[in-house]
Amino acid sequence: MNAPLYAIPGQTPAAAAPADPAAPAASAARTVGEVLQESQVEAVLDELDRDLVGLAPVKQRIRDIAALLVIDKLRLNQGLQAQTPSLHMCFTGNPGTGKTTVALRMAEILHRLGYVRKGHLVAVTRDDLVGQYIGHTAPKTKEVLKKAMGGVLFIDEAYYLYKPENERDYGGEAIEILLQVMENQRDDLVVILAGYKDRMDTFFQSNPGMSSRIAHHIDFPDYSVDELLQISLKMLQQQHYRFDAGTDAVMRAYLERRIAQPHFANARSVRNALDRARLRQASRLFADRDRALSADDLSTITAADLQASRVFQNPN
Ligand SMILES: Nc1ncnc2c1ncn2[C@@H]1O[C@H](COP(=O)(O)OP(=O)(O)OP(=O)(O)O)[C@@H](O)[C@H]1O
Repeated sequence: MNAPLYAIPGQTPAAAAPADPAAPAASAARTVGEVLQESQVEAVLDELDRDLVGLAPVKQRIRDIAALLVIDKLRLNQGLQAQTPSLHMCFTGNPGTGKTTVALRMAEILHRLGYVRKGHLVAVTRDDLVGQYIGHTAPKTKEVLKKAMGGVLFIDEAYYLYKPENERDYGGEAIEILLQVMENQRDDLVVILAGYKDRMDTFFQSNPGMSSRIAHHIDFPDYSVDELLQISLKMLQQQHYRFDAGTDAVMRAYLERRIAQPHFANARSVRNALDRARLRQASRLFADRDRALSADDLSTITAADLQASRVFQNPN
C-alpha cells in the first residue's frame, strides 16, 4: 500500500492491524453476548431509545449498524477479515432533526466496540476546513483531522465544501485531504457528513470518490407536531421545568403555527421557544418582588409565557 499522503502524526494506516490492538488475529470463538457485555454498547442503544423521541427508523438503523460492528469484530477475531470495515456515514435531514445528537451516540458506540480510541466528536463546517488564501486550506484541514483522530469528525452541510461555480475555490483541496484520510486512517477516524438530503445527493453525484467511501446513509425525518410536543416536555423535564395545566395545548397550538413558518428547525425551534418562555417566566417572577417564590413557582411555565411569542401575535 502507498504511504498516506496526509498521514496524521502518531497514526497507522488502516490496513495495518485490526482496530482492537489487544485482539489476536484468530482467537477462541466468542458469543455476541460476550461482546455486548464487555462493550456495554446496549446501554448506549437503550439510552438512545429513551432520550430521543420518535426517530424509529433512525434508531433501527443504528441498531443494525451496531449489530454489523459486533459481527465484524468477531470476524476480525477469527481472522476472517483483514481490515477495519469502512464506517464513514452520511446523515441527511432538515435542521434540528437530531443528526448531531445521534452522531454523538454513534461515536460512543464506535468507541465502546473498539473501532475508535477516544470516541469524541468534532463538529465542523466548511469554514473550519477551508482557508481563504492559497496555502491555508491544507494546514486548516489537517489541524481539524488531528483533533478528530480517535473519534468522529462530523461535517455539517458538507456540500459547501464543493463549489463548482468558483474555479479558485479551495474546498476541493479539503475534500482531497479528507478522502486520503478517510481511506488510510479509517481504523481510527470515522467521518459523518451531514446536511439536507437533496444537496447531499447532488454533492455525491459530483464527488463519486466521496460517495464510494460512505458505507451508511441514514435519513432523519421531520418530527410530527405530537413528537415536537413530546420533545418539549422532555426538554422541560431535563431542566426541571414543567407546563402548568392547559399549557400543553398552548404549546401544541404554538407548534402548529411555527411549523408552517420560515426557518422552522424541528427540535431546535422547540428548544429556542422554551428558552424564550423561560426568559418570560423569569421577567414575570422578577416583577413580583415581594412574593416568596416556591419551587413550584420557579419551575412552572404558564400559558402566558408561551403566548407572548411572536408566533401568536402574527395573524398568519
Ligand atoms: N428526537 C429528539 N428527542 C429529544 N430531543 C431532541 C430530538 N432530536 C433533537 N433533539 C434536541 O434538539 C436539539 C437539536 O438537535 P441536533 O443538534 O441533534 O439536530 P441536527 O439535526 O444536528 O440539527 P442542525 O444540523 O441544525 O444542528 C438538541 O438540543 C437535541 O438534543
